[in-house]
Amino acid sequence: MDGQSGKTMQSLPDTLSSLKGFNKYLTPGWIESVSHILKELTPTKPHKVMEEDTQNVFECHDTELDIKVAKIQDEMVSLGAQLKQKTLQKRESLNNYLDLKGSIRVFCRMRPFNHEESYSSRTMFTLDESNVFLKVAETKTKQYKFDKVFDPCSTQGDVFSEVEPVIKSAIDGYNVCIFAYGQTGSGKTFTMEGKPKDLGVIPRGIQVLFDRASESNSRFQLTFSMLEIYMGNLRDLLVPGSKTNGLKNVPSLSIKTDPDGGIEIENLVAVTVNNFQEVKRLYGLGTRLRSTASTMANSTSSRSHCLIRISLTSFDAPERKKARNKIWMIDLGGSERLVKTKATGKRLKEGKAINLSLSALGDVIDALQTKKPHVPYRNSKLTQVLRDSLGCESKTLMLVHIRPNENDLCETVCTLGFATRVRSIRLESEESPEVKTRKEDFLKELEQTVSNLEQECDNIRREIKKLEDTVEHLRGPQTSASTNFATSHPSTQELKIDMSKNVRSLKNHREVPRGLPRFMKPTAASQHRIGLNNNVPSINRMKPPMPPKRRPSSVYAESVRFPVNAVTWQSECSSECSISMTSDMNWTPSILDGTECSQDASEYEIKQVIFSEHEKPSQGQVISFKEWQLTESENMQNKTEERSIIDIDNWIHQQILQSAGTCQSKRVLTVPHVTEEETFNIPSPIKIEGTKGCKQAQDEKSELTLQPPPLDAKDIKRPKAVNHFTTAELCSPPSREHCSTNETKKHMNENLAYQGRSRRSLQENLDGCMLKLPESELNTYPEIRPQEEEHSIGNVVYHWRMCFGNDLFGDKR
Ligand SMILES: Nc1ncnc2c1ncn2[C@@H]1O[C@H](COP(=O)(O)OP(=O)(O)OP(=O)(O)O)[C@@H](O)[C@H]1O
Repeated sequence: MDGQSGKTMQSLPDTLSSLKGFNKYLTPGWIESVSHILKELTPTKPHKVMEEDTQNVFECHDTELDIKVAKIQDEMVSLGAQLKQKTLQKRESLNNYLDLKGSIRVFCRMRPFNHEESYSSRTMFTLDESNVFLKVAETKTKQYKFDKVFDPCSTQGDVFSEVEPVIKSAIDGYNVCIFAYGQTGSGKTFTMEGKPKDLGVIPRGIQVLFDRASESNSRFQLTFSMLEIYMGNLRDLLVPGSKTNGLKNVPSLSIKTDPDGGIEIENLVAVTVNNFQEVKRLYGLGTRLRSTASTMANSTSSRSHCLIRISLTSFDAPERKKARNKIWMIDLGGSERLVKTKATGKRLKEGKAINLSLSALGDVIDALQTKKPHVPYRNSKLTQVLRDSLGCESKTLMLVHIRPNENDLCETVCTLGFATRVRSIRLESEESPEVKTRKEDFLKELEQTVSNLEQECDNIRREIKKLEDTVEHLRGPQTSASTNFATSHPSTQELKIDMSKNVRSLKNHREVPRGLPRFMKPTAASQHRIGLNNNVPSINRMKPPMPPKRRPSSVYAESVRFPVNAVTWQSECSSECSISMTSDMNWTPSILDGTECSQDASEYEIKQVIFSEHEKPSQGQVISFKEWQLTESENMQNKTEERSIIDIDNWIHQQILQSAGTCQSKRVLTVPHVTEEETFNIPSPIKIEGTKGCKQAQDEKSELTLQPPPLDAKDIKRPKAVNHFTTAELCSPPSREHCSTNETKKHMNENLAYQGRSRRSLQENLDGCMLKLPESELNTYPEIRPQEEEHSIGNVVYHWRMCFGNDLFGDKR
């Protein structure tokens, strides 16, 4: 070593010391590499001295840095507390605002004249902000009042701005229900779905939910489900086979009530969604399976009620009303006078079914509005499904649609009459002008408060983010990550993984999901103060003690079937004949109208959830808030365990599996990520965890690990310009040899609770689970005419079909 390097070496410790002043910019990694260089070079000072110097720098660095970081973290905790408080205030203000406006609100929208109408038609209506006036005679008008009226010139944006507060309250943990009601062709689908360049309430609302969830400091899991109520039956629109007889054993959807009055639809597919694009694809799939037909009134008339459900779950947002809630967005079937539509055969039956259920809906809302002691929920499937989302503590919005022309006067009057009934209790004529003005002022005040609080929350979030960045800057990326102060919302992907991990870890290790928002966890300083062991990662320190897990829920469903006389039933209930038919009914051609028609209407099924005595809360029991929180958290875990979170690459595989096994539990699935151009890779094994009440569990060989067939990837190249799932995705056949029993054996005992279900071998079911679109449907949609391929596994031939579809929420690709 020459003199120069010796000099350098001599000055290095000094340099290190001089850097003390800059230690906030030094990362431990940097210091480590410097000390490593020092060790490598021949020291002019003894090693020990140099190490001491380096150590000093480290110590100084650590101490000062820790103090600084601790300060920032304290600040973040206090900001976190402020944010929580503001969020609570905002929730309350928004809720007061909505309550004052009415928890059941009715808007009216009149669509513009269409091309056919515009030349010959004239209207008899005049509108203002909240009234529709009908001219009944030269000097006489009839007035219909609404919470808001949208004239034919109003835009989708205008409508959505009024709907948005209700959607926001879903983020606050309220159940929400938004309906589009009106005569066929009056613009319900236009309002709810919209057009590619003019999106409606559903896409806009879903976007808002994602935005709000990501802005929030809590973690959310959103799942998407889509079903239709067709002629009094529930059909899962995300399960292609439920409409056709291609899949004979599609599990039936049945309505269950939990002890809190919550409604769950057993077997309804719920797909975990991470972003708007995923919802769009699922919506596309569901819409294609929806029952529509050409009628005299509308060439693409909806022949059923279409229900979209977004379920929201957040385990770490105690300020929310409920940890798990849902928002329904419903495009109701067209209310129509059957005389006018001149419907016959099947169309007539469809029309009757729609009218009956709409009338039942009117009865329910009327009973809720007038606070009648009995609310006739049971009179239709529609009201049974929506039982926990209508009325108390939930927000309901009905968008009533009317056509502008004189020819539709009768229907319009019926629609307006229905709306008036729905809105009955709040007829503003009862309010004096003074009260009205005061109310309006208060509403404005509340609106301003909500907007200010939203602004304040945003500012706090930004401040927390800034502080978080500072910590990261001070400590370097690795260390700051371990501080666990990520206040920005984790990607939903992360959440999804996290939540499914939670479920699994709950199963395996009985851990509590994180009960506190991350920024509420103790800072390094507060950890010192309360004497927590520094060696324990902070993430584990704040976990509350895990209460002993309850043994597997003793909830079971009893299924009772008995024949009913349809006539008696109808006469007993003023509304829709609520006959439940299982979805594995056969859709056979009807002689009358030559189209598909359900059979077996003579069976009436009651499903009731029965809870063992020890699970019922004892009357008048008083528990502390802390205990309540623990119990709530425990309940949620148990409920989560009952859900089956399924980790799959191609969730549609699940449909085949489910159809084969007739799983009797709720299904939460994930959407596969498939990009436009990419080759459709052979999916990885499907793993199903804890499907409660699975029939497979009763079968001897039923391990629910599926693998795709040993096909060549080139065989299943994804066609271009596909926006929906291709049928290839839908039809990936499972390989029989991979089905065994390990996973589901655990649930055998639970299955015993299910009564009256026949056993069927998985093998037999797999043989029958060919997934095909019916020919009739393919003829209706020539553009989705599939390319068919055949692959055989053993004796079974699987059909693969690829088809092309349009983008539902917009841009055709
Ligand atoms: N506000 C509007 N602005 C422009 N066009 C509209 C509007 N509302 C409806 N339309 C058009 O009117 C036609 C019928 O509307 P839509 O299909 O939404 O009716 P609908 O009530 O859903 O009917 P159905 O009950 O039979 O399904 C569509 O072509 C739609 O684009």
